[in-house]
Amino acid sequence: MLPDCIQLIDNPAGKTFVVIDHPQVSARIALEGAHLLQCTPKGQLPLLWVSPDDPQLPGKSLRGGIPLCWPWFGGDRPAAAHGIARRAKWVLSTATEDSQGVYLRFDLPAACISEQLPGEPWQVYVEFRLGAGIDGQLTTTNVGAEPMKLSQALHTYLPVGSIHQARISGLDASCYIDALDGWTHKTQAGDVQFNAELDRIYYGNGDNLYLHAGDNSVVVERQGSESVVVWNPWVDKSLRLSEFPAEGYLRMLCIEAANAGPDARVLQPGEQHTLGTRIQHAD
Ligand SMILES: O=P(O)(O)OC[C@H]1O[C@@H](O)[C@H](O)[C@@H](O)[C@@H]1O
Repeated sequence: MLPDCIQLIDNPAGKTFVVIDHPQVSARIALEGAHLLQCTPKGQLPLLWVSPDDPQLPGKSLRGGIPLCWPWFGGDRPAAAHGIARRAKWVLSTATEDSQGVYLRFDLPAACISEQLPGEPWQVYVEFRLGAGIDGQLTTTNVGAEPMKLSQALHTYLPVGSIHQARISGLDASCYIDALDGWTHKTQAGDVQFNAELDRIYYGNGDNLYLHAGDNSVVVERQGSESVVVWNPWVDKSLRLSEFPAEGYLRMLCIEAANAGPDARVLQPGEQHTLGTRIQHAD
């Protein structure tokens, strides 16, 4: 039985969404991918960017919100980029509310994992606490008998008024891998600013990050994460991306709490790891 503020709604194409209308927050999550698409604390601006080109079709990866990249990030394996989780059908297993907001837990069924990842006995669930901010935690357990490698990201799309004025602080002097320059390792000097395509894995840094973007400024906290992906497709890649408007790059950027690059983890039998992010408007 769901709390009154939470409804399950099917769109005409047969895709199911969890729709939340709570006194503290409104939000929408697709069951496919346990994909948080929208989250707006009441009386504030949206915390997440979502593409207006979203076709909302089953099997189509939605562009925006927080896609879950699991159990590998990017091209860490030759199969589908960013793993299997974002297109898989998750199950809403818990949904509660209190005066501060809502709590939801989604589980990826064991049958889906064994079918799509044969020989990889993972258990995984994601929890969202939504209210004045977003608190998302992706928890993975190795339930097998052998060590298994895990790379992952909470691929968070954040809105900005203008990419030209946006900057990220908290990464000064951090090392990063530049995916656009032969995966070379470099060191950040000062804030991250955007004036061309940018695709980087920062590592060795678990600090809070600040997106300075006028009214869209947010604080991004991380848990269990010593790496963060920062991404903006800029002009040319915007034209090639699925479900992305040509000028979308002007209004978004991604700050992705991750276990990527050198921060990929090896989970021993029985070991559990939680990757978390908390996002809230900056004062
Ligand atoms: O198009 P996708 O699979 O959603 O990926 C989007 C982007 O995701 C980012 O995390 C990667 O660093 C980029 O390289 C990638 O282009």
